[in-house]
Amino acid sequence: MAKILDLCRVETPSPASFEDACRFHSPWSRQRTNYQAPLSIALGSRSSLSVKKLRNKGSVFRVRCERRGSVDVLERTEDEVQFLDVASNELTCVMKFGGSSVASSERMKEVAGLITRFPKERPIVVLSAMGKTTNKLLQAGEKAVRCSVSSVSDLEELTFIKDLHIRTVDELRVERSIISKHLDELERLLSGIAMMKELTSRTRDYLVSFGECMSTRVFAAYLNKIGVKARQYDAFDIGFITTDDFTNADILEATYPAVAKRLHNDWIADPAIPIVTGFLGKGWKTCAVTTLGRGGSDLTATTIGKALGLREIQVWKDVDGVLTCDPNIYSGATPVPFLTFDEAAELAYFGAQVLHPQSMRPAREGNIPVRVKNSYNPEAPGTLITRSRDMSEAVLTSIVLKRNVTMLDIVSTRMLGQFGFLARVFAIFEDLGISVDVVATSEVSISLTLDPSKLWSRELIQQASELDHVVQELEKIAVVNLLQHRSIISLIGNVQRSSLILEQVFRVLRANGVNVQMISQGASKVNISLIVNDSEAEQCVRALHSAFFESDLS
Ligand SMILES: Nc1ncnc2c1ncn2[C@@H]1O[C@H](COP(=O)(O)OP(=O)(O)O)[C@@H](O)[C@H]1O
Ligand SMILES: N[C@@H](CC(=O)OP(=O)(O)O)C(=O)O
Repeated sequence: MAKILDLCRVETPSPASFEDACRFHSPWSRQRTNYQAPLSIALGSRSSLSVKKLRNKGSVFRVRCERRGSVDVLERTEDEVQFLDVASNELTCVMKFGGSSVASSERMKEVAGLITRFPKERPIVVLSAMGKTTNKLLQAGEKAVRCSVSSVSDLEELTFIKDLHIRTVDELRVERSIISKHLDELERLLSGIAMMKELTSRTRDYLVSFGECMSTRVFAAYLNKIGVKARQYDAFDIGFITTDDFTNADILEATYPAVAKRLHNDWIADPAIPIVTGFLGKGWKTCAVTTLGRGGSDLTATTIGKALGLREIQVWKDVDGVLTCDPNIYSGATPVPFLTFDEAAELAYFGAQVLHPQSMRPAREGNIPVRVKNSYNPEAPGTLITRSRDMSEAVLTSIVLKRNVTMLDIVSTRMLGQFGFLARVFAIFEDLGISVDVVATSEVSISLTLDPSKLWSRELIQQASELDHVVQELEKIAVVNLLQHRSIISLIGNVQRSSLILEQVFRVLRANGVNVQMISQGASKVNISLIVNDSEAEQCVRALHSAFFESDLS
């Protein structure tokens, strides 16, 4: 049965010009959603459409579609049409697609289908680099430092990136010129790295930015080719202002009004779906390209959502939502239907790769729901993340593992009852600019773990001397024991029921012969963290998953 799903944006009651002004969706049109193109294109040759203002019925608009004898009629009052017209002026949601969702031309076609499948949405699309492009760019940079300028063109990672992007534009039948300048510049940059024998974190950010700059150009060109008007944006050109912490930059407040103004004004002046590079920004002092940390496109999406006060932020992945644990550790992990911003933030911070650690902040501040969906399985309901949810039945939501954590046991050399010990310890970390993850204290001792991502970004882990420096400073006031190769297992859930959770945890760990080396209950009241040896961690997660999610806990 032919069916008209919507009629909106009627600018004139005159039937002659009416057709060009209608925006509508029909399941049998060749291009499922038609953004203000003439309806004759959208319908294809074997359909007929008529649009009328029925004067004898007051101000009622009627659209009648006919195809092979099957007819559908939709009527709207003038008020309804005007309401839809006003609403159609606004962008409605963000749709972010990660690398796995845009890994090939086939995937890009499916993503285009997903975008046009929701005719009432006017999305802002945020894209990551295609597939594993970011990793390949980083590897190419590392190799370029060690190779001669003349052999840069033979680097297998460069060849891989070139082949992937050229194959994609060819298969999508868009112009190669869309990316050829970037590919040439990428090769020149790698030659520069080979010449200088140096890869600074600033250059590294510029290097990886090629991934997102190319994926967005290819995708925008493809949308335009299939008749869906789109406009490409580099985030660093539209107001994403960050700190100058290359490889791990923070978004600055000035970003919100700047991005909102640019995207909104362009949309009003000439509506076209914005296709924005994820992950990238511009350092406020250096004006150089920065990146938001690995997986940073999620943060780009939530920042845009908050900037424009949109209705929803959709984060499309290759899994059916946030799962009860990392599916790479346990394949029986199942989707979590609802989460609060606090739960999702803890989960991301404590290592669940599925969301960027900082990405919940803008969504929480703007109170904008985040929906995690699977681009490979769009029918799956996914995970909805909101400010609050019904916790009456909740015990545990998800189990997260953070590996390769460094732990410090710090025992005061002074006597019991001395004050200021904690303050002195944390002053040392502040001076060294190192952030701490999990803390447990008594009056004379502190156990804590160091945030591995911050350590990595500062390259402290490779420079063992830096870690020794931390220990030397602490040894001025305490006896210090440095313990490496530890894991944090974070239990995200309803900490109001911590006795029930801990009873179960200790029963499981005892049965598995695992000794917990430190335990901490976060102030956020959604997280209990346990520290165990790296070698025992995965086995613990599997055992805990089976106890909490595969048996009746009540
Ligand atoms: N708790 C979890 N729930 C869902 N996915 C998880 C979880 N922990 C780790 N992952 C991993 O995160 C991946 C999705 O995140 P990511 O690779 O960053 O997606 P994208 O590149 O599409 O943005 C999944 O394929 C899965 O392997
Ligand atoms: N391409 C970047 C940014 C990103 O967010 O990627 P993804 O959405 O595929 O995790 C990275 O690999 O880190």
